[in-house]
Amino acid sequence: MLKVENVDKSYKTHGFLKQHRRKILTNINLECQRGECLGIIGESGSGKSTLGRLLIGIEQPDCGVITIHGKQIRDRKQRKGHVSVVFQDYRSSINPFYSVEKAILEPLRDYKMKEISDELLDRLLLQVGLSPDYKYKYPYELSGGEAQRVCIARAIATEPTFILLDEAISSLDVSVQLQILDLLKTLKSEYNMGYIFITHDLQAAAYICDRMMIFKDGQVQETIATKNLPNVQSSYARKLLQNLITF
Ligand SMILES: Nc1ncnc2c1ncn2[C@@H]1O[C@H](COP(=O)(O)OP(=O)(O)OP(=O)(O)O)[C@@H](O)[C@H]1O
Repeated sequence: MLKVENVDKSYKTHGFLKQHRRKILTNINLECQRGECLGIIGESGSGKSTLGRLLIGIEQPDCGVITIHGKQIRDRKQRKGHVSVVFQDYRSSINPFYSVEKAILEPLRDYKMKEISDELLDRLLLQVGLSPDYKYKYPYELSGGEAQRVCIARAIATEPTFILLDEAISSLDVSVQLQILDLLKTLKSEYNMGYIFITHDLQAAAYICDRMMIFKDGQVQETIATKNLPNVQSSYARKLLQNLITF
């Protein structure tokens, strides 16, 4: 289980005469189980990606604790192999000088896996809907949807227990978005992974998430099961809902 308890985060800002700290996240609490997709929904600047960076341990909270299976996520050894991430910007996520093969196998380089076989690579490619021939391609030869599939293959290569998906479909066109959402759903059940799905797109969240955390100004307004979405209580969540068109 991924667990966040009483987390605050602020950043330094440089004022005219002195430094201040600007609070970005206030008293965040959440839990996500394996096999579950938890959406973090909120408008631009509300702190979603900041929370995402804390969840994968690349930044630390000012206070509070983030654990995975009871172990502190800030400890690299504890999170290694457990948490992967797929970002919005699939193009800059892949080193342009890396072949698809090298990009997908990159997270496995720490593992003593001389035995990383062509078979594993081909399986990963097939699982994300790409033919094994793609391993010889370079990022500039891929469409946006194909590049994001490569990023997803890289994310699942270590068989993580959780994947952070930070606006992972936002740069794709609508039909490709739906294909990627369906792919993510399939992989989630195959690998029994948990997803944290960060988005400002309530429609996409309603399609893939089991629960949603509605986020505003760095604070949780409400957490609700997707099936109960019509019963949201907070006025902000109600406003968001007015824009929802069911798939
Ligand atoms: N490293 C940083 N130093 C200072 N301020 C930061 C830093 N990272 C983020 N911020 C500020 O924190 C606020 C929240 O940013 P964040 O990217 O987390 O929001 P978001 O909800 O993910 O927005 P978007 O949907 O546009 O990506 C913004 O005002 C941003 O300028």
